[in-house]
Amino acid sequence: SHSWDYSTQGGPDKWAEHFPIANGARQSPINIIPSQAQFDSSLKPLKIQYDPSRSKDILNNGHTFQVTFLDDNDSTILTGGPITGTYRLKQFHCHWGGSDNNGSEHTVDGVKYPCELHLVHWNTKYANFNEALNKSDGLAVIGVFLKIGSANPRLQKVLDVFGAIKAKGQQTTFPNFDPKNLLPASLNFWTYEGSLTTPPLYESVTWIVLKDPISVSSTQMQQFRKLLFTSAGETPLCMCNNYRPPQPIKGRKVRANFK
Ligand SMILES: CN[C@@H]1CN(c2cccc(OC)c2)S(=O)(=O)c2sc(S(N)(=O)=O)cc21
Ligand SMILES: [Zn+2]
Repeated sequence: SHSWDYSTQGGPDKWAEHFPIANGARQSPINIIPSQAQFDSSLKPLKIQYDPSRSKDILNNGHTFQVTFLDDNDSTILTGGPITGTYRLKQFHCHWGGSDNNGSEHTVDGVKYPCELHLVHWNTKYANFNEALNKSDGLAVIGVFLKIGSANPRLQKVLDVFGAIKAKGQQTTFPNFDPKNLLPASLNFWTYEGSLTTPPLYESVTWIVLKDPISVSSTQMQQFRKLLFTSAGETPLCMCNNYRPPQPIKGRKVRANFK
């Protein structure tokens, strides 16, 4: 698959050259305008059941860090909310900025957060993650904003292993991590039909963006920015600004499960 990045030469404005769906009708992220979101009382509460023993490893894939989960049973699942059926957690990762003033992919009334966490789940009506990847109801991603405040001790568990995955392609085991500890107290959410925010930009994601952020300290954000886009031995490039900006809403409705 064609290599892409977040630079001027190969970044979001150029992705349409090799991934024409970049100009599609349900692209992500978007700017969320709370006053225009429709309260939908038929939305069920989100049901998140994660088994920490299913966390496997953490990888620097050259675009972000990714914590991958064993997904060969229904022990780590998402149900309820806007989705029907059962979706299994495959991986989580983040997007962040070069400073504390930018970094999130979704924005709220134009406000950018310094970081956004994505928990990627796939629909078990399909045989596996790769089958689900390009189906219109294939994926459900929970987006969580990170806001500058007190240091987040649960997040620190992830940051503490970044030394082992500084360069692209490096990975290390990451057992017994419960991503439920990375969620805010309230599971109030906005939801809309969108896409992967990275190539191949498949329009296969039901987005579930939590309204309340979790905290991260400025010092912790500096640790994210010590990761590298580049492989060991190459001229080091700081892994930051690995976010796609908001895309045209193109008539889509954003629903809320709260007033
Ligand atoms: C590089 N893209 C990320 C990794 N993925 C991936 C892995 C294998 C194959 C593939 O396409 C062929 C995609 S993914 O589907 O888990 C997701 S979801 C997602 S986001 N920002 O929309 O939540 C980014 C990525
Ligand atoms: Zn993402």
